Amino acid sequence: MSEFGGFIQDEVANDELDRIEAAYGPLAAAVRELVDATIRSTVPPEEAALALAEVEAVVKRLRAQQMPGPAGVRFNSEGRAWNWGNAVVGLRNAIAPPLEIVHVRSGLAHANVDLGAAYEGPPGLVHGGATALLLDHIMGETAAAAFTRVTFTGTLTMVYRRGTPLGPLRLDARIDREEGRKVWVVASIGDEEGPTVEAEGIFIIPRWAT
Ligand SMILES: CCCCCCCCCCCC(=O)SCCNC(=O)CCNC(=O)[C@H](O)C(C)(C)COP(=O)(O)OP(=O)(O)OC[C@H]1O[C@@H](n2cnc3c(N)ncnc32)[C@H](O)[C@@H]1OP(=O)(O)O
Repeated sequence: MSEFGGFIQDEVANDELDRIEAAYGPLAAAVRELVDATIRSTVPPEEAALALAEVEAVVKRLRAQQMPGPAGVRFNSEGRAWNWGNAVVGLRNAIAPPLEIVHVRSGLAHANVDLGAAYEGPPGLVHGGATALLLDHIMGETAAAAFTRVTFTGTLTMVYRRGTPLGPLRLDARIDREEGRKVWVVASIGDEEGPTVEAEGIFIIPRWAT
């Protein structure tokens, strides 16, 4: 294994990655269900205590073999990249919705997502930090121009026009302009009635990546 600016070259073959993803993807999806079930359960405390013992047993099983730190962003020489732990798109991260981003072309992307009880801020509405998180990520991927370059968020501005309801939502992002190592991206998240949050960000191609 070797590392470039935190990106790890890891020669796991594609068919092995498929096998791992086929097992861990559904596991993460089940943990997402667990999160939602924990928030919304109305079973008596005695029943919750039994569930706790079962969850602790599962944690113990998974802790039997662990990587030393976070999952990182990895790639192999077969041209595949994976970032299973990413907070927004990570296949193995139950905290991630996960967002499935469609890159229509370089610099233009959208995504549909359904946010449930785990993303609540004000009653019935998505937490403002959660909308910012999702927007930051889709904007970052958009700035990266179909993964041909590395970009980091420099400045992010959010305008919250109205509350974002929990439920089905759509995100849109596009590159507005570029100047040297700076890429301006505009984006929004919203429901069927239109945008609820609009964002503008300056994404920087770091000096070390040029
Ligand atoms: C499967 C694979 C998936 C991989 C894809 C994953 C996508 C992830 C998407 C999520 C995005 C994130 O959350 S990224 C994580 C959050 N962001 C960070 O942690 C960034 C922390 N900050 C930094 O690392 C650094 O400060 C940088 C990279 C932003 C800039 O450092 P630098 O490269 O040394 O920049 P520097 O030479 O000083 O400046 C270059 C130009 O940018 C301007 N500039 C510098 N900083 C800023 C700034 N914060 N806001 C605005 N503009 C700035 C300067 O004025 C200058 O303009 P001029 O003089 O040229 O006009």
